[in-house]
Order: sequence, then C-alpha cells, then structure tokens
Amino acid sequence: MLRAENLSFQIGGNRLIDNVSLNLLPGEFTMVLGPNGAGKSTLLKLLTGTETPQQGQVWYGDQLLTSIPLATQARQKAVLSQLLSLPFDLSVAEVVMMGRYPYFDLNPTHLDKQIADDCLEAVGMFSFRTRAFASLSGGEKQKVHLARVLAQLHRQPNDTSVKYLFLDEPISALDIHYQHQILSLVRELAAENMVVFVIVHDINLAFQYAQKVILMDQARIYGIGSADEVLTEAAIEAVFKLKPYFLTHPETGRRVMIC
Ligand SMILES: Nc1ncnc2c1ncn2[C@@H]1O[C@H](COP(=O)(O)OP(=O)(O)OP(=O)(O)O)[C@@H](O)[C@H]1O
Repeated sequence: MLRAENLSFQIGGNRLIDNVSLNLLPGEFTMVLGPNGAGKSTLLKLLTGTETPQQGQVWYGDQLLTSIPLATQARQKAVLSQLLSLPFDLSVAEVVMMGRYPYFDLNPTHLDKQIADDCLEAVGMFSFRTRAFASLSGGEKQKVHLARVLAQLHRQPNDTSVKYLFLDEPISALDIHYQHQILSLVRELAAENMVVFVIVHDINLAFQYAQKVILMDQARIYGIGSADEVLTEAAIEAVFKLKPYFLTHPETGRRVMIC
C-alpha cells in the first residue's frame, strides 16, 4: 500500500498541496481528476519523491519513501510525466530501453531487448523501433514513453512484489482507440499487485475505468471513493463550475456525463 500523511507543499508562499492524506492499494486503478491548477501533478511529484513536502510523509508499504535506496525505487516505481521531449537524439528503441536501465550494467541483455520489444508491441509502436524519437508525432511519442514505463515495471515470472505506476495525463495525445487500449492495459497491470495513479481530465473515462477516484480542487482532496460516489452532480458543479447531466450507458448501465 502507498500511504501519504498530511502532505503540504508550498512555493514562495503559494500553497500547491494543502494537508493531503490518502491510501492507495495495490490492485486498485486510481484516477485523479480536477480543474487546471488544482494540484494533481504536484501531488504526483510528492508521492513519487520528485518534490519533497515541507510537511507530511509518504510510505511505500512499511518504508518511508525517502529511506528507500534510489536503485530499489527504480525497480519498483515508474513515472510518466507530462513532459515528453528529450534532450538527446535517440531512437524509439533506445528510449524504451531507458526503462531497463535499472536492470543492467553496461549492455542490455537479450531479455531486456525482448521486454522492450514486447512493450513497444503492446502500445502498437514496434514497427517504429528504428525511427528517431524526435521525428514522431505527439501521440506516437506518448505511446513510446508509455512503453518505457511498462518496460521499467515488467515483472519476472517469480516477482510478486508491489509495483507503483504513476501516469500524468498519459492519453492526452492519443486517439480514441488507443485511449481505451492503454487504459485497458493499465487496468490489467493494476490487477497484478500494482498501485496505479493516473491523472486524466475525461470524467467518462473515470466512470468506465477507475476503481477509485480522487477529485482535487484548490490544493486539497475534494472527494475520494468510487466514481459514482465522488463524481456527483453537486461535486462537478462545485469544482468545475459546470452543470452536468447524467445518462445511463445502454449496454453496461454505467453512468455517462454530458454537459
Ligand atoms: N514552480 C512553481 N512555482 C509556483 N507555482 C507553481 C509551480 N509549479 C506549479 N505551480 C502552481 O501550482 C498549482 C498546481 O499546479 P499543478 O501542475 O499541480 O496543477 P494540475 O492540477 O496538475 O493542473 P493541470 O490540470 O493544468 O495540469 C498551479 O496553480 C501552478 O501554477
């Protein structure tokens, strides 16, 4: 389990995260929603150790995140941030292989190459493996970075340890087919003893995929629970300043929102 207790974080007197506590369970697909500037990406940075809170602590299992050696963290935790450009001129295969860096010393093994290829295949990008990463479209870049984090958390058959996957708007550049393909894939991964924390803006995707929703507003958690519990008419009006209408999906019966 991931446990965050009373996290607060400010920059120059600006409170970006205000006394946030939460538990994230392995096996549970958590989606994080909220308006622009609510603090979603900042919360992700605090939960992954990219930023250090002025107040509060983050625990991975029974260990404080700050006490876990970075080499260990690199094998249990993967992060996809919103920034997709790279400072170097790398091929697609080389970008995905970055996800395997925690596992080899100088040269990737045959297994590392196989895992990288499999992850590219999983996101529909295997045929691009020799292309220059910089030459890809925005959506193609996003898929390659997804393959990189999948390669980083790839499990060996006897590995049952908890893994932690953090994705900041991973489908923002993807067409509707790949939005669903990637979220289905991530849901399958969550079921394999993985803590999954995914920031999205699409409320209907949360109704469809999320097992837990965290709705953020103004540096705090506005609501946490199932999508039906959290994404209510009152909450959406209060947080997004928009009146929603709810329909019922004709086949699945789940809630669908229109505005
Ligand atoms: N380095 C910084 N200095 C000052 N303010 C910052 C800094 N980084 C972020 N902020 C502010 O903190 C707030 C939260 O930012 P954050 O990126 O966490 O929002 P978000 O919920 O992820 O938004 P979005 O949906 O637009 O991506 C924003 O108002 C942002 O302008």
